[in-house]
Amino acid sequence: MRIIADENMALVHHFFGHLGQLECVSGRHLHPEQVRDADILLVRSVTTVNKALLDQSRVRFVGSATIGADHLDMQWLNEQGITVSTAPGCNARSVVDYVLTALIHLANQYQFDLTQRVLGIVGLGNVGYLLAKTAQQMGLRVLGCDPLVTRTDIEQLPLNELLEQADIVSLHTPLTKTGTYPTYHLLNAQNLQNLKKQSILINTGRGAAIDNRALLDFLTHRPNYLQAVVLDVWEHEPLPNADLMPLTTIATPHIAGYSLEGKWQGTAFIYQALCQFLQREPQYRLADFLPPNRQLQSIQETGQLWPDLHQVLAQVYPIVNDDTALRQTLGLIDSERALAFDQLRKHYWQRRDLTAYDASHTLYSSKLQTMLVAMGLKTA
Ligand SMILES: NC(=O)c1ccc[n+]([C@@H]2O[C@H](COP(=O)([O-])OP(=O)(O)OC[C@H]3O[C@@H](n4cnc5c(N)ncnc54)[C@H](O)[C@@H]3O)[C@@H](O)[C@H]2O)c1
Ligand SMILES: O=C(O)[C@H](O)[C@H](O)COP(=O)(O)O
Repeated sequence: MRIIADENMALVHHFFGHLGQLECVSGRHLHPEQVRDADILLVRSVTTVNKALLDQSRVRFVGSATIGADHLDMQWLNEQGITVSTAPGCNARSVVDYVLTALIHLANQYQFDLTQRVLGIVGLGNVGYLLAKTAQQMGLRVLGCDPLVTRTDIEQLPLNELLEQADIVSLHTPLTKTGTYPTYHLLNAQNLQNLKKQSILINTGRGAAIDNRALLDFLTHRPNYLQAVVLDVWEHEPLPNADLMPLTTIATPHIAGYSLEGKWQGTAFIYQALCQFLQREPQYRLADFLPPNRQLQSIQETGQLWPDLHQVLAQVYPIVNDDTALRQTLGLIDSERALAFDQLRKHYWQRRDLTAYDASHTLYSSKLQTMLVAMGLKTA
């Protein structure tokens, strides 16, 4: 059995090596000839899997170690009887850590009390709902917008009302171009105007959920209207708009879900699905590979919650380093800049989920401890 896998899939040899002849390739540049004699295809979000790629191949199982599925032509794959598995929720915790770390970074930078801000979440699925519950536990008021699900414990509003009322708008929808509620350019030249003055806009869903050109125009013509813009995902990756990036406050190369747990769970998820498809007993579980939890260190507390929390989180995820690395690519010519975007993703550092940290032996004030527990940290 021949298995073709994206070379950037974490632990791919560990999990899949025993199932067949495994060949790792560049997912971004995968050609039909490379998959012609393959039985199994394992991808990440950068490979478009459709008729053009698989028409001549004998692939009968496609696994994508991702939450998002907009790179898979599900209708065509279903029509061909090809089994498809994605990894729902695999890196939801990682994305929530990213959003909260970004917000705590901004609360420290602009000296505001995050718990006094209203968080508006667009898309209440695995990521959005986990973010909502975590933020509520931290003391924020949460509004949600999701025409496809009802969450009884979250106040849900139509999109325009949410944009008008929320101090922070965070996008967590899939990218869809069809259906009753398409998300392509969900935020656009018309409704960006509805965002509240001095609000914060965050996108960790898919780049094209925001019309990036419209956002660029909006930020250019109303320079101080928003307090901050945080973009992890961009239209036309791997080449983000070079004029838009300088107008953002935090800019990262689509790595919100790139914690070690997020990536490894994605692989483990499709390994289980493939074993089931092949009717083989799985030989490995994620727990066989996960490194031990880490211990958080004490800090010199100032007594001010947000600067103190920011100090603690700097041990887990110094988000500003990811931002700096991406901004450094701005001087490059386009072809090199696109390569650099992918290289930053390929060689991403080993970030752990906050839930992999233990503070049971660390002396923090109870205010700080309460916030960290709400964010999933282990304590005694
Ligand atoms: N930046 C990253 O690294 C990263 C990591 C993980 C996921 N993602 C992206 O985030 C998306 C969301 O992840 P998830 O696990 O929560 O997915 P999910 O499928 O569990 O939830 C998506 C939610 O969006 C809702 N939705 C769909 N159309 C909508 C619309 N027009 N308006 C409002 N809500 C709408 C759905 O009803 C669903 O509840 C993924 O599809 C993926 O594209 C990005
Ligand atoms: O959809 C997802 O799970 C995320 O966007 C994921 O982190 C994308 O990473 P990639 O597959 O591009 O490596």
